[in-house]
Amino acid sequence: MSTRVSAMSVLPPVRRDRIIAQLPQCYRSEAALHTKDDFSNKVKTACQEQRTGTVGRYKISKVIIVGDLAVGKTCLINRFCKEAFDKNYKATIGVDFEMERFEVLGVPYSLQLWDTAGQERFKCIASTYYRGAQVVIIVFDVNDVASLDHVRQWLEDALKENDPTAVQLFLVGTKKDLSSPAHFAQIEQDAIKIAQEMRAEYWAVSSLTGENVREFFFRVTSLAFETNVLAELEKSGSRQIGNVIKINSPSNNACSTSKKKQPACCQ
Ligand SMILES: Nc1nc2c(ncn2[C@@H]2O[C@H](COP(=O)(O)OP(=O)(O)OP(=O)(O)O)[C@@H](O)[C@H]2O)c(=O)[nH]1
Repeated sequence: MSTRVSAMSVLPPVRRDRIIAQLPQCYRSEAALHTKDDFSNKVKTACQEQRTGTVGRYKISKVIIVGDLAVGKTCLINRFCKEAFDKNYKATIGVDFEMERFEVLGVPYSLQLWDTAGQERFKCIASTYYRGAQVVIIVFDVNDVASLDHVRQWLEDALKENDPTAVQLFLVGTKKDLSSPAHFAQIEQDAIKIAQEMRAEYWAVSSLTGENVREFFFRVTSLAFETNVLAELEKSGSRQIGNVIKINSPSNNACSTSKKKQPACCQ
């Protein structure tokens, strides 16, 4: 019997509260990446039939979280990953990251969540880690209008290092617990407009109370997963089509149906 133990087999099972069986719904339908009720049938069938390619084996999606200093990026990650909240501000120096393992429709799937520094003096270190992101989360503080004004700049910086057509964008307002209903309604209206322009999905959360935090990350995970599985299906589909063309092309097919010069075996 082989004594080799693969890296996958020594991983503990995915936590029960990281299992996603249904597509989590968006927060506001006016600014959502899509408003479908469930994962697409294509994706569900591929998962059932274990045809998800690299997704489920070694696929890890990179997620970067950017935004002004002290808007609450670290607290957002810590609330989700560690179920913790620290009221004392400690600036992120450069970057930090957390790995989160999920199971989506029975398929293992991981996110690498990169917490980046918002402070100007650490920004150039942080931006070197932007490359290769599948998801960009731009964070602003719902009580700080200037932080919402700056989200376009954060988007521009993040997209310099990534393919804009391949990135999924989220715009997240934090510290909902500190906002009065009237102020919140106004800033949310502005944020939704910006999210629509940026083609981002908009969410508002509180890391202090935990409101919407888990729902938000489950949505990010599910949409990133769905995109990856669809990409894998497309890849395997075009490989199959490529093979069919190769097999059927006259030069490769001794029994071509072409009327011209049929070999004896086909006559
Ligand atoms: N009331 C409340 N305070 C929050 C919330 N999120 C973050 N804070 C506070 O806001 C401050 C900044 O939070 P951080 O998460 O460190 O901010 P950051 O965006 O990571 O900051 P940088 O690392 O400098 O970019 C801290 O004092 C937090 O306790 C929230 O949802 N509600």
